[in-house]
Amino acid sequence: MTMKPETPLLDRIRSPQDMKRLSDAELRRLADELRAETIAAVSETGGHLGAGLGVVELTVALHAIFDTPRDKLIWDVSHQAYPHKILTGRRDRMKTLRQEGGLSGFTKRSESPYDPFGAAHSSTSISAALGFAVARDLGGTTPEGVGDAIAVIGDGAMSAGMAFEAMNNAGALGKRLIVILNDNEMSIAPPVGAFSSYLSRLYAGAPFQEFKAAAKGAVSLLPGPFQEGAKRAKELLKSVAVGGTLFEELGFSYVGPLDGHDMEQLLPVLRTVKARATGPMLIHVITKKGKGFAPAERARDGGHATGKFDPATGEQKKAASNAPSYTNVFGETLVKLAESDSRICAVTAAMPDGTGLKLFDGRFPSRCFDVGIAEQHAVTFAAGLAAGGMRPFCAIYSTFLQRGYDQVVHDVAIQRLPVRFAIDRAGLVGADGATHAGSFDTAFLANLPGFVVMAAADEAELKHMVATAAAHDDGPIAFRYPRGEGVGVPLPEDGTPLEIGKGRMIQEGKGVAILSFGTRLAEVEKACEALGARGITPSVADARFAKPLDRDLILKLAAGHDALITIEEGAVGGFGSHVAQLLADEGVFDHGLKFRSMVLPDVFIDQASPEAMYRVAKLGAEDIEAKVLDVLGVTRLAERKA
Ligand SMILES: Cc1ncc(C[n+]2csc(CCOP(=O)(O)OP(=O)(O)O)c2C)c(N)n1
Ligand SMILES: CC(=O)[C@@H](O)[C@H](O)COP(=O)(O)O
Ligand SMILES: [Mg+2]
Repeated sequence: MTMKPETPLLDRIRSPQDMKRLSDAELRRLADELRAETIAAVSETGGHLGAGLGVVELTVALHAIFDTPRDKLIWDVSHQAYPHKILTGRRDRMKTLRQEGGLSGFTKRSESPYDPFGAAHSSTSISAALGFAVARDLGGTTPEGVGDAIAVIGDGAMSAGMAFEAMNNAGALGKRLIVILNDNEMSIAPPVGAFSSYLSRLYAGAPFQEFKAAAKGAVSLLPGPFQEGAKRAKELLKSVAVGGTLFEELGFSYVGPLDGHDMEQLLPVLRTVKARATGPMLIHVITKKGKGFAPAERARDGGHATGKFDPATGEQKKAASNAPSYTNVFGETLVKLAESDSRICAVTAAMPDGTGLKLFDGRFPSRCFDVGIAEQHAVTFAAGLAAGGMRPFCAIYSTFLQRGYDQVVHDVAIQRLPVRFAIDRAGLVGADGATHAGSFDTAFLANLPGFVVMAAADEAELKHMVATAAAHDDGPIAFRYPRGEGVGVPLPEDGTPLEIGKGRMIQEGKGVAILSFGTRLAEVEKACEALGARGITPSVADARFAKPLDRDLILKLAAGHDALITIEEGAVGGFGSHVAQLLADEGVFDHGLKFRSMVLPDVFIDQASPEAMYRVAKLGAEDIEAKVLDVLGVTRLAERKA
């Protein structure tokens, strides 16, 4: 007799409401199916895998017990929210994840009522959850109502200042608020810092077995978990807590540590918390990043992020690369410079791999500092290093540097301290979308007095800029470069320091001049080839510096051409705006110069392939060609003739 295969439980879940009818055993089975579904989905799209696999059981338990979307479930960073998306009505769209027009790789308010708060930068969840809790108590509401506020935050994210600011506030306000600390003892890289060690000690001090027994006791003691008296429930939770934790000192009730993959612990504890919690409560859950997928569990980063892969083997389907990545060129150049300069040191905020500083750390561990997810501290720490006579390189993605902006202004720029900012992921980044686009750094740095701001046009230029920054002791200096591979130009053995504030001519032409800042230069060159076929030969220059501007070069281009076009991969207010200001100040416009500035459009561009994003931004070769034709009046002439 053949057994009829069981219908997958997941097929019955259209929304978390459908989970309310499942038994605990069925919820366990659902978690297994959800894990398999997550792996299958990400194998086809790529994306953040490891963190989601680590919270599969937690996701099921939270949705089974809490009343989302009335209860506000807020995932910190939200790179772990893929299982949550599958359970909240988006299962059939998982194949569109991180693609143009598809699901975001993060939670997004406009995507679903189950995403009450968008994220992608870390450590915001407790603040946002506290905001919901206070709004609820003040009578605020949303279309779904406002019930509990639950923040799920990782151990890496919890170490950031903002998380502590929120706990400080929450502990004092005393509102009912649930924080789940998802401790997988991993950030993207292995976790760092004294707080991380503290969490490990908490975990070591209270083995799961004790908790398991207590949690089981909770189930058998309570016919329905909601029958328990408030005092009794509180005692239960207290009795299994380690006691005297930092969290308790901050005014939170602490429960844990729990095995976050064991539904027998998660379900009764969450039920009791849901039924009885009064003030702020922290539930410490231990999980494993990449849980249940051996290749992810084995990986150094717990399978944090991946391209498409073979779900059977975990083997990644990678495109062949032609040129070194900008990140590697930066890392290798810095190592080389540091070999002959013992004052060079490096700071990363939890991104040693992403910024290329892993290489530096391998070679000079005593001069490399991973400060954890703490961009504000990273910047001021680098300022202190500079004040103390070192030559610090603070390597931060453009988007994350936003978090340290006051420190850039107040601690670095005003004191004219020679911190070198290596700004990776400058410009559009593709699948991570708007939250990770490096759009604003030129605008927010080039307006600071005394700052030098450079953008590399290609990987060889980047080498020169790293050398320029190393040699520049006169004040702060930044160089920006994009995500991904260089353009394949030959690389010099060593970088040569550039003259500060001097650009370079690429091609002499006539009629129109194109002044490029950064890697759009390659597209400018393509556009010029197409324009050449029409008999139009623009002059082309690489500005290299947004600050200080190469006045001589710009004024010469303005004087020698009918039109000047600037182009950059950044928002308005950056390089082009500074050029426009110079031209206006010098009265150049009074003499009839036509001026156009090509910048990122005034919208947040959602996830898509980089090529598609450039199409939206109108910063590709065809757009440059069209701009030239337009400014020269060729397009309008053709339109009139037609
Ligand atoms: C402000 C900020 N800095 C850096 C990052 C990059 N980043 C994304 S996830 C992550 C690690 C987070 O670790 P943890 O909170 O423990 O979550 P896990 O991935 O381990 O589940 C980092 C550093 C970010 N998203 N936001
Ligand atoms: C979630 C997060 O912030 C990081 O994982 C980010 O997605 C990394 O981006 P890169 O892939 O460009 O390093
Ligand atoms: Mg972690």
